[in-house]
Amino acid sequence: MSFRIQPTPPARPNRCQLFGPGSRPAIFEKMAGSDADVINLDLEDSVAPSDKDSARQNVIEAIGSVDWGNKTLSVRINGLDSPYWYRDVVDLLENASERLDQIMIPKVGNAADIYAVDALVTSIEAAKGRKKKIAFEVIIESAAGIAHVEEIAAASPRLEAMSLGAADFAASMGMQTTGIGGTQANYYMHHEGKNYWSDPWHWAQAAIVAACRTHGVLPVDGPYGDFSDDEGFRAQARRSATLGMVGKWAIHPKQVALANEVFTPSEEAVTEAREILAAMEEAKAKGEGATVYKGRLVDIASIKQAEVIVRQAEMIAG
Ligand SMILES: CC(=O)SCCNC(=O)CCNC(=O)[C@H](O)C(C)(C)COP(=O)(O)OP(=O)(O)OC[C@H]1O[C@@H](n2cnc3c(N)ncnc32)[C@H](O)[C@@H]1OP(=O)(O)O
Ligand SMILES: O=CC(=O)O
Ligand SMILES: [Mg+2]
Repeated sequence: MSFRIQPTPPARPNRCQLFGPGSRPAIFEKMAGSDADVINLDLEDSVAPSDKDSARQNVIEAIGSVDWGNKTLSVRINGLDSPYWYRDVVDLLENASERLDQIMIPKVGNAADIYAVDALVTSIEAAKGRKKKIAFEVIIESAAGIAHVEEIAAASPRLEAMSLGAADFAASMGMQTTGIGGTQANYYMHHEGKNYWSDPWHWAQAAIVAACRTHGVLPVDGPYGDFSDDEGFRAQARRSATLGMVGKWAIHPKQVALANEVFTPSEEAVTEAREILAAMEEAKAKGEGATVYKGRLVDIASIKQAEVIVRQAEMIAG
């Protein structure tokens, strides 16, 4: 137990983060017109090295010229191990309009990585008199990132969200797969003639959720590469939602509706949560801390569980 109150993460919908390469400006309007809560314009791994400069210019222009509605608008900069990231930060902060909400920092390995970007951003914001303080989101996608996940979650008050990047994570961990997220055929137990598949992402996801919840950061599941496999996406997203993640990336527009479906609490779940709260109110009036709802125990912890679902639904409804 701790006497410290667990901080609440930013109260914004983050069910789906739609990615698109900064080198493909023709899709920016389509991204803005989508139902994603968050837009990630990418300067990193979906942009070829020869296009880095032009992608940066496309993104800076589109931040000001496209109507992004009330979406959270984020740009994924290049990693700190690249020769591009400082120019991404300088040009974005000096030239992008105040519509820019957030910078996504990929491949973070420790808290000092965030400190470095924070120092640069803070200096440019002051020099340019920017009014809106830029938020950060990070991707945990390396062995170092997951090993230092808690110090990363605590690294800056700018930090609002943290994603698991399954592709780079798998590569960094030396995992034998080229699949991006989801079920891995070789990750199974064998018992009495049958195979039982398990979830190779579970440990990393749970570690991310714990670090995020400790420090008031939104935990998010990253990409699911096979965009022709809707059921595979749903299964991955449902596992993430069950573990406490608030949303998932879409690397193709058809994944947006799937993510919104999974990360919007169903009417049934919200009704049940409200009924539990009502049952606990009745119990409290009788001086009881525990009662029975639909044949099962509910107690004071159940109030907190039910409130998670009701809060999510109310925030999404606006
Ligand atoms: C491991 C990681 O780092 S993941 C994050 C980085 N990766 C990315 O950002 C990749 C994002 N996704 C994409 O670039 C593309 O969706 C691709 C390359 C996967 C597929 O692109 P396409 O071959 O054009 O897909 P497809 O033909 O199915 O597109 C269907 C429609 O959606 C549009 N579209 C494609 N991708 C996107 C997108 N990300 N956002 C919005 N619209 C899109 C297309 O322009 C097309 O529109 P139209 O019907 O008006 O012509
Ligand atoms: O950046 C995302 C990933 O999966 O790698
Ligand atoms: Mg990556």
